[in-house]
Amino acid sequence: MAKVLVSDPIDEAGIKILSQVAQVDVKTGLSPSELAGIISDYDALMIRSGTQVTEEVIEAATHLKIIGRAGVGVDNVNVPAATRKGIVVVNSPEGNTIAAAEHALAMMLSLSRHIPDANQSLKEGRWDRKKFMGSEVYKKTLGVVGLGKIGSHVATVAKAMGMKILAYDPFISQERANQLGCTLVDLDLIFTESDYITLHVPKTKETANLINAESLAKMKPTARIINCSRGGIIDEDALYEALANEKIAGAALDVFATEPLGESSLKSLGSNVILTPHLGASTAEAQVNVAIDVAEQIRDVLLGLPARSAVNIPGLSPDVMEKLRPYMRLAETLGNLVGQLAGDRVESFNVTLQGDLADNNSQPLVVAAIKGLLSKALRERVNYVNAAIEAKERGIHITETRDTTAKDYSNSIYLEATGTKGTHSVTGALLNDGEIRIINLDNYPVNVPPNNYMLFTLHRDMPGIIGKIGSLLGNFNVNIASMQVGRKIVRGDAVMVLTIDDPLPEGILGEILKVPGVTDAYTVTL
Ligand SMILES: NC(=O)C1=CN([C@@H]2O[C@H](COP(=O)(O)OP(=O)(O)OC[C@H]3O[C@@H](n4cnc5c(N)ncnc54)[C@H](O)[C@@H]3O)[C@@H](O)[C@H]2O)C=CC1
Ligand SMILES: O=C(O)CCC(=O)C(=O)O
Repeated sequence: MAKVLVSDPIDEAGIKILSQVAQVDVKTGLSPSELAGIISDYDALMIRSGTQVTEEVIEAATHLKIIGRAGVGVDNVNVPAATRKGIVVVNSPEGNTIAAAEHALAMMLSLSRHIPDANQSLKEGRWDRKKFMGSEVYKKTLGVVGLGKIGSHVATVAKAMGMKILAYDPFISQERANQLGCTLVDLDLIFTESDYITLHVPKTKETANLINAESLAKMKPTARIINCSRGGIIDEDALYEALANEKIAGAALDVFATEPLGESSLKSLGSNVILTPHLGASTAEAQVNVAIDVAEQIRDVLLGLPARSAVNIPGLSPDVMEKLRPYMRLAETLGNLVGQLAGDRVESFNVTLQGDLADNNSQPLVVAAIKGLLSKALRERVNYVNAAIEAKERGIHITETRDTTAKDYSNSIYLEATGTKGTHSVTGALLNDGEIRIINLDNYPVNVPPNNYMLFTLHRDMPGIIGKIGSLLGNFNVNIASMQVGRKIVRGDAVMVLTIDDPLPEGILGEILKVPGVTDAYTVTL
């Protein structure tokens, strides 16, 4: 039975789903080296933001197939290392959207009305109605940085409260911003015009320290900033300086450069700062959503099914995947075949998807073809997750072509590879019953099913040549299962494809090459 390690607190609903297909161990609070020490026992790992899945952990993960992040941000997972190792990383892109957006809105209102400090003061025995004079958000300007799922919900609710919304997101269309009633502006205008700024971007090279001494200096003295996205997007030292010197009016932070937040000058500030311990996703509803979403994906991957929200392979809906599945097998088989024909050190590989396969949903077929191409060299080390990266690391130049015109078959895949044995090509299609047919080889029309052992010859189409090759194989006790000749013109160049029952014995290729008229011969094992 498969084994799943759950290394952060996850709702019971997720554990129940995992238990249907695996033994589930819950061990929380592990350091990266403790995790690295036990991870080789597990097929799947389910985490929230508390676990750091470092390169060291991934190195040690000899059986791991999937890492499931019960939440959005995967910045606590070394995704490139997981990808290189062929480990799928999945998340729950929408399960906690509302929770995080509502937390940001709660932070904004709490800052405006000093709710945390007023509550504290009253509980300490005071009734201070003067000290906690607030300000309204109505008619104020909210600058939203990152107009994705969470940012959009914040903008929608803030708009309903009568706020004017400015937004900065270089990847969002004007049309989407208009739908949300936001004005798209550049970042400088967000800084100079906003009364409140709320951050909803992922942590990337571009967003690290996006809010720094320079940007803080541009803000109004009455501005308040809210960060419920990721720590490290605000330079905490610069923020402390700006707050302590009243350059801005307030800040509410749910996330920190280092978590848990240890010693920090921010803790010494007064009611102008609200700090929460990464609670954005901490609602009962969100935790059920993300636990179910991610546990279902782990269950599916352990059962050999695709994941719907993989961050390192294209995610596909189950019905699209159902349609593509037989073609994945076709693409992989053809990739394996053409890879062996082209020989070692493949430099270039072209994948042409023809007919209905030429639509945008068929990207996984390209990956499957690359996986097939590399399978001789990498065996089980190559999979759908790491195939493209392995090809890139080997310097193979991959090109993709899409051709909507159906040829003899409504859907077919053409592959061409160049390696130490020159340039070779193969085209394949599926019959109605799903059986694979090789329909073209090195531009010669053929019609053969692939077989474990295959022999190909290039020769002059002339009387007697097929008989000679047949007798040679007979002399070596090789049983021929099928034989096909493909030629473009009578007595011109031709290709012969033989499927045979056993591996070709040593020495026979040399004998075949001695047959007059044979120009090349090679074997393939699928
Ligand atoms: N505090 C918490 O507990 C939670 C935090 N989060 C964090 O919130 C953030 C946003 O999450 P979602 O809205 O679900 O993600 P999303 O992917 O839907 O939206 C992110 C938006 O940021 C934009 N963006 C990317 N780079 C940008 C840049 N350099 N400048 C401006 N915009 C940029 C993208 O175009 C996208 O529209 C993530 O970092 C996520 O990890 C999410 C859930 C809970
Ligand atoms: O797991 C959590 O509570 C944090 C959620 C979060 O930060 C995210 O989903 O990106």
